[in-house]
Amino acid sequence: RRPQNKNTTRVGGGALDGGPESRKNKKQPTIVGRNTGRPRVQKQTKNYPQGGRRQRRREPRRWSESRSTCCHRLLLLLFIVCLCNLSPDILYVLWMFLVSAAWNWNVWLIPVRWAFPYQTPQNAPYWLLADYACDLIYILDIAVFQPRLQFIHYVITVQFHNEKLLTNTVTTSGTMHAGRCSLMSALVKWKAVLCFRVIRTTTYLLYCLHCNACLYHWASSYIGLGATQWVYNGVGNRSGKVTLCNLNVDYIRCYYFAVKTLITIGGLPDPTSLFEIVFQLINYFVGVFMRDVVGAATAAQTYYRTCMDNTIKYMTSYHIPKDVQNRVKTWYNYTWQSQGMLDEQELLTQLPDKMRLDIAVDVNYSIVSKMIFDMLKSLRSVVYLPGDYVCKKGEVGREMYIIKAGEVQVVGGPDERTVFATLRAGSVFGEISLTGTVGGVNRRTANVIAHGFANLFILDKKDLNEILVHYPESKKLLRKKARLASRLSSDASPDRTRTRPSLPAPRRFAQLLGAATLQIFLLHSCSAALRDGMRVRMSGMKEEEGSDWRR
Ligand SMILES: Nc1ncnc2c1ncn2[C@@H]1O[C@@H]2COP(=O)(O)O[C@H]2[C@H]1O
Repeated sequence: RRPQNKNTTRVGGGALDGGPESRKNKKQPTIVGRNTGRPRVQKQTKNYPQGGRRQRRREPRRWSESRSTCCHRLLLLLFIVCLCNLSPDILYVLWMFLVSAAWNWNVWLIPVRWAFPYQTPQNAPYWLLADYACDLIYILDIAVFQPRLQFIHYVITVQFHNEKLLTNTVTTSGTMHAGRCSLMSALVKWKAVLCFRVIRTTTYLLYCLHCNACLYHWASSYIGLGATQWVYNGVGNRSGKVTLCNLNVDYIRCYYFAVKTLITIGGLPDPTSLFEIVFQLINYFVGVFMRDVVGAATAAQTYYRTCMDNTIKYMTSYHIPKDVQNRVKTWYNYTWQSQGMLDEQELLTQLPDKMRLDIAVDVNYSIVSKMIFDMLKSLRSVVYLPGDYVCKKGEVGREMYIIKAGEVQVVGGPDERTVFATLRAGSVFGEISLTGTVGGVNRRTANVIAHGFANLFILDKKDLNEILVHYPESKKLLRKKARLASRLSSDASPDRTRTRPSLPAPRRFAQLLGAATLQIFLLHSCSAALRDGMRVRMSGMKEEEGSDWRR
């Protein structure tokens, strides 16, 4: 019997003799290669169905494959373990890195693919794969991370603007003080911020040039590569082959043109057609806009940053303690955020008095009355940081204060920590020493400390006297209040407190002042405005007692 297929044969010693062995073999026939007519002994087919020789050849490859798979799995496992061990902050930073990579991928490569023939039907799947991966990252970010981020933003904002938290941190415990420092140092990493700013600005510029290069190539292709003197001549594609190298040559040449156009270096071929002229005009406008208009629009911010950077450089070179540095940075931040400028004085000095007065009235209308608008010009605005001493007990008083925003605490007593009163927006203080009622010397009767960020108006003694000339009634009230306060302050001195502990000085003070305070308040809270604009001062907390700390 011939086998049905000449390329195959039934094998097995007694396949043809019809014996029991053949029956057994028939049940499990094995088909192997070409029939050579010779009986072939299939030694290993039972154990190794694919043939012994093949098995021997494949074995080492499989082993190496399995080894590399193992390595990959181990690496993956290691990666996952590392990720799990990372803090959420680092994970979030890594994720942001991924998101920004995806974002950059689209932002940089979409114009290029649109203008240059980088994407071909052959490599399109790879581009699309990368695009879909980026889209997936976006979707994940929008759906999972951003909602969480909003919550984090909220928490940070609340923390940052919670002045009470900062105040307590400054004034109460050392632990919290350390907390404040870490908060500040975490928020303000100036060197990193500086690097970031430089990188960001450079990237903006590079990106504008990149887009311009793409547009130029597109315009050249639209007109026809090498068709006129102005368009790109298509050097990279002269060979006719669209290779990565040729495309890069195209791109770099177009980029060179873009740089020359946008930065208006000159030496460009003259546009001939209307299309070329319009294109070139737009290029020039954008270049001028980038250089001059954006520069002018951000001048104030640049000025603020320059001031802050110079101050930080100065403090670093003189090895100013970190604590003080952080305070200065906080002041810069807060002043910039709350006012949008560092020095309002510069803004207002050019204006005539009448206009300054009008502005002052409008700006501070909520806390002033129309009674004495002529006094408004006499006031200066000052910001104090949490814990700053506005005035110290025993100093010579040269000015009084009206609280524009925030709070201050009048502190004194035997331990100099007893809070006599907390004064809020619209309150007046520091007027006692101006009247010279304490032993004939104009000395401060108590310490006054900023409780949180406090924005105060300052009225000089000279200006106050000038104002009071026109308001004799108010002058009398002021003197009366000063006498009472000075008497109470001496009541609250350590000696008196010991002999007369039953006298609650602050309460008596409040009761006795009564109506007088109201009128004084009316007088002074009406004088809220800017004479010299904003002049913001810093006062050191740690300056020695008795020194002229305001200087
Ligand atoms: N017990 C008090 N309650 C409220 N304010 C006070 C009290 N003692 C002093 N002051 C104010 O704190 C100021 C400290 O400086 P002066 O002494 O110039 O004026 C003082 C008052 O305006």
